[in-house]
Amino acid sequence: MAPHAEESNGLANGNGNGVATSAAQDLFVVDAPNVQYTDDFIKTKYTYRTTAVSQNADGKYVAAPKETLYDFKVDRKIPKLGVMLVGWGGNNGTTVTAGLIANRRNLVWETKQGKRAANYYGSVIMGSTTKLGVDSKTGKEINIPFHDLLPMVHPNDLVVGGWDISGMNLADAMDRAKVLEPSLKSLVRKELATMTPLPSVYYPDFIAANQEERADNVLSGNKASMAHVEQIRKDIQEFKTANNLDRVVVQWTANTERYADIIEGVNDTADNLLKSIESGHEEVSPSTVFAVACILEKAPFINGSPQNTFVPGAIELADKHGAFIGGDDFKSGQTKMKSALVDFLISAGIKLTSIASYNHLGNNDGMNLSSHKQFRSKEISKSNVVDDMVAANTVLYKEGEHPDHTVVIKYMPAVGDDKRALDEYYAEIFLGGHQTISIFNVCEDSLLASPLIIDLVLVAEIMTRIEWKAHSADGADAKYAGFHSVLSILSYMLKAPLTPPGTPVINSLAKQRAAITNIFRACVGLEPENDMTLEHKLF
Ligand SMILES: NC(=O)c1ccc[n+]([C@@H]2O[C@H](COP(=O)([O-])OP(=O)(O)OC[C@H]3O[C@@H](n4cnc5c(N)ncnc54)[C@H](O)[C@@H]3O)[C@@H](O)[C@H]2O)c1
Ligand SMILES: O=P([O-])([O-])O[C@@H]1[C@@H](O)[C@H](O)[C@@H](O)[C@H](O)[C@@H]1O
Repeated sequence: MAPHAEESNGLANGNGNGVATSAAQDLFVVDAPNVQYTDDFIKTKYTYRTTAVSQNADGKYVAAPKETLYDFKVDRKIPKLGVMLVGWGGNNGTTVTAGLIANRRNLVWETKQGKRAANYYGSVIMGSTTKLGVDSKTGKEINIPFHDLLPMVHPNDLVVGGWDISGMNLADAMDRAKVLEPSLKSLVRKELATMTPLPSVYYPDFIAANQEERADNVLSGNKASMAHVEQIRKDIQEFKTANNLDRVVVQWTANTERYADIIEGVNDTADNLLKSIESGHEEVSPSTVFAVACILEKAPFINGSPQNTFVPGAIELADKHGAFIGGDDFKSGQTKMKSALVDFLISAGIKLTSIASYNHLGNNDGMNLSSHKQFRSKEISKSNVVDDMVAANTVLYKEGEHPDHTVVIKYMPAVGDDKRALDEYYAEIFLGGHQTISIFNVCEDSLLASPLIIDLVLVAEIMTRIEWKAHSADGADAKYAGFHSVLSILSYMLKAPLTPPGTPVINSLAKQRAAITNIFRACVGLEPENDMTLEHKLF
C-alpha cells in the first residue's frame, strides 16, 4: 500500500492544507486481452455470467446460462477528498475525526494494557484482505489488502468538516463523548480544538426533546423556503474551495429522526418534495433537507441513521441529477453479528424460530433513542435484517412464516458508549431438538461505527470514478454512464440497505461483502471469486 503523506494536515474546518497522495502505486496488474491500462483509466471488457430461470409447461424450472457483456472504465486519478459529517460533534463524529488524525500521525499512546498504536481495524477496506488469485507455481492463495483492489483514496488524506446543532468545538465534544483514552485525547486535542461544526438545520419535532439543550448552533432563516438547502450547498462549496478539494462526500451521523410520513403531493415525487421544502412542510426532515442539498450539489450523501431520509421524492431527485445516495443506518455491532449468524444458521438448514435482541446503551444516541418515535426508526432497521435470508429458505419456512423477533433498547447512562448487546437465538434442530445461542457482546459503539464511516466514504468516492456501458446487439457503441444513483454496493456497512426501487434487499453479510469484492474485481477484468478451488480437487 502506497505510503501516505504524514505531514499533510488534512483535517480542518477550512484551514487544512491536506495534500492528496499521488495515485497509489498499483500492487498488481491484470495480464489479459480484455484489460487495457492507460495513464488515466483502467478499461475492461467484462462478461457478466448469470443463470436465467424460467418455468416450462410442466411447471419445471428451466435454468439457462446468460451472458451480458459490459465495458467498465475506472478513473485512476485519486482525488483530494473531503468528508462532511452531519452530527460532527457527536460520539461518532469526534471519534472518527480523532482516529484519522491518529492514523495520519502514526500516534502511539499509553493505556492500562500498555502502548496502543493507531490502526484502521474494523474497516473492511483498510483492515481486511481479498483473494487476488492462486500462485501459478505453488498453488497457494495470494491475498492483497482490500484497499489495493482499485485505486482508492487513502483515509489518511481525508479532509474532515461538518455541521452540528451543538456548537461545541471538537476537542470539548470529544470529552463529552467519553469514547477515547485520555492519553490519546491529549495527543489530538490541539488539532480538534481548532475545529468547530457549522450551524445546522434543526426541526425539533424530528429528534427527541431531550436533545434541545445542546441545540445552540442552529441555522436561522425561514424554514418555508429553499434557504436551508441553499445554505448547506454553500457550506459544501466553501469547504471544497477552502481545502482545494476535488470532491466532497457527506454523511449523516446525526441523531436518529422519527420517520417522516410519506404523503402524496408532499414527498412522493421530486417536484413535490422541492415544493414542500419551499412551503416548509412539517413532514420534511432535516436529513431530507441535507439529502436534497447534496443531490443538487452532486455530493454523495449517505445516511448512517435509520430514519427514512430518502423519501420517494428524494430518490427520484437523485436519479434525475445522477447524484449518489446511500443508507440506511450503520451496521456496526449487534446487527452485523445478527446478519452473519442468521445467514449461518438458516443456510445450515437450522430452523431459527426466535431472536431476542437487547441493548443497554448509555451515550447520547441512547438518550435520543429513549424517545419512542426515534426508537421506532431503529427498531425497524434492526428487525428487517433477517427478512431476505428467511424468505430464501422455503424448506424451513412456509410462505409468510418467520422467526419471532424482538428488539429492545434501554438507555442506561452508566455504560456510556460501551453498549451491551444481549442476544438469544432459539432454533429447531434434528428430530425435535433445540439449539439456544446466547451472546453477551460489549460493543464500543463509536469505535465500531467510525471505521464504517470511513469505508462508506471510500467506496462512495470510488463509485464516482467507475463508469460502465453495455454492448448493444447491433454493435452501436453506447455511452459510458455511472452506476444507479442508489448505491446498494454500500449494503455491507448498513443495517437497512437502500436499493434502487423495485430491486431486492440483500442483508446476508457474506453476500454483501462478495458484491463489493466481485464488482471491484470486474472493474479490473477479473472473474468473481467462487472458492471452488478445482485446481486442488481435479488432479
Ligand atoms: N455504533 C454506533 O454508534 C451507531 C451504529 C448505527 C447507527 N448509529 C447512528 O449514528 C448516529 C450518531 O450516533 P452517535 O453515537 O454519534 O450519536 P450522538 O448523539 O453522539 O451524535 C449525534 C450528533 O448529532 C447532532 N445532531 C442532532 N441533530 C442534528 C442536525 N439536525 N444537524 C446536525 N447535527 C445534529 C447532535 O448534536 C450530536 O452531536 C445516531 O443516529 C445513531 O443511531 C450509530
Ligand atoms: O450494534 P447495531 O445493532 O449495529 O446498532 C446499534 C444499536 O444496537 C444501538 O442500540 C444503537 O444505539 C446504535 O446506534 C446502533 O444502531
